[in-house]
Amino acid sequence: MAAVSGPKPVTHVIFDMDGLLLDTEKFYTEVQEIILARYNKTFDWSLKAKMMGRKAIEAARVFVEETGISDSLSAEDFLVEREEMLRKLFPTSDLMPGASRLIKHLHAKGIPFCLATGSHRRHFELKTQRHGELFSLMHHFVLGDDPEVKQGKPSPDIFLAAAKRFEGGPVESDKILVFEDAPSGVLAAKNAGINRHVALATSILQYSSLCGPVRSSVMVPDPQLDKSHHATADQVLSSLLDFNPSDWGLPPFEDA
Ligand SMILES: O=P(O)(O)OC[C@H](O)CO
Ligand SMILES: [Mg+2]
Repeated sequence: MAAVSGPKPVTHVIFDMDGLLLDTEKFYTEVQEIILARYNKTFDWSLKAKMMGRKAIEAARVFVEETGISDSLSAEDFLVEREEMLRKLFPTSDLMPGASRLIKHLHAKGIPFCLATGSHRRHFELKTQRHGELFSLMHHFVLGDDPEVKQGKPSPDIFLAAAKRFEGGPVESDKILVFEDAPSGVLAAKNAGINRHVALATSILQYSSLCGPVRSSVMVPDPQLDKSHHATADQVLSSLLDFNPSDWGLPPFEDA
């Protein structure tokens, strides 16, 4: 029988931002519903699933093409149109449940963590302006308009850059845990090698590693997202409040 070696404990964490730490996905939904209504079309979660997590221009192309309005509205004009509405909404961004508790816990325990968001800098600043103290605990940020992020999620670029910029990086893939809410983000983690494949075979847990830099992802999806998107993630939670650090070899919560 092949030797079974357990996974290494997680030592570093990468957080997504929109829809994971911040309750901002609802703003995109609201604005896109308004724009589509002008064309007598409705915005649904199958389209949402294809857009979320991506860089702005990449999501915009999906939006105008999938809805069949690209002859009337270009991706670039769509971005201009939604910008004014988003700019008013982003400064009101709230934290998702459990985000503050988890970030403060990892910081208190000396676990290095960073942010990897498809949001570009201007939006990042608007969204985080009420949460500066919490976000200042991140070791570093990789934003959607970072020069190293040639392509947005599901390309692995953003997670490869994030893994590289930790102290003493690049950190090995099998020591990194990624938190995501979006199908494109979970796929990006997988494409970066961050997926820890867990298979139940002959009543033992076997872990097979992929080559590449990172291997584990925890997905905290919106309940409206189709469950077929859950399959790529290593763990799916309803809320960050349900996260158990011990599952990943991380120090337990003091209040657990
Ligand atoms: O989910 P994030 O943080 O990568 O952000 C991506 C877009 O800005 C919103 O879907
Ligand atoms: Mg997200």
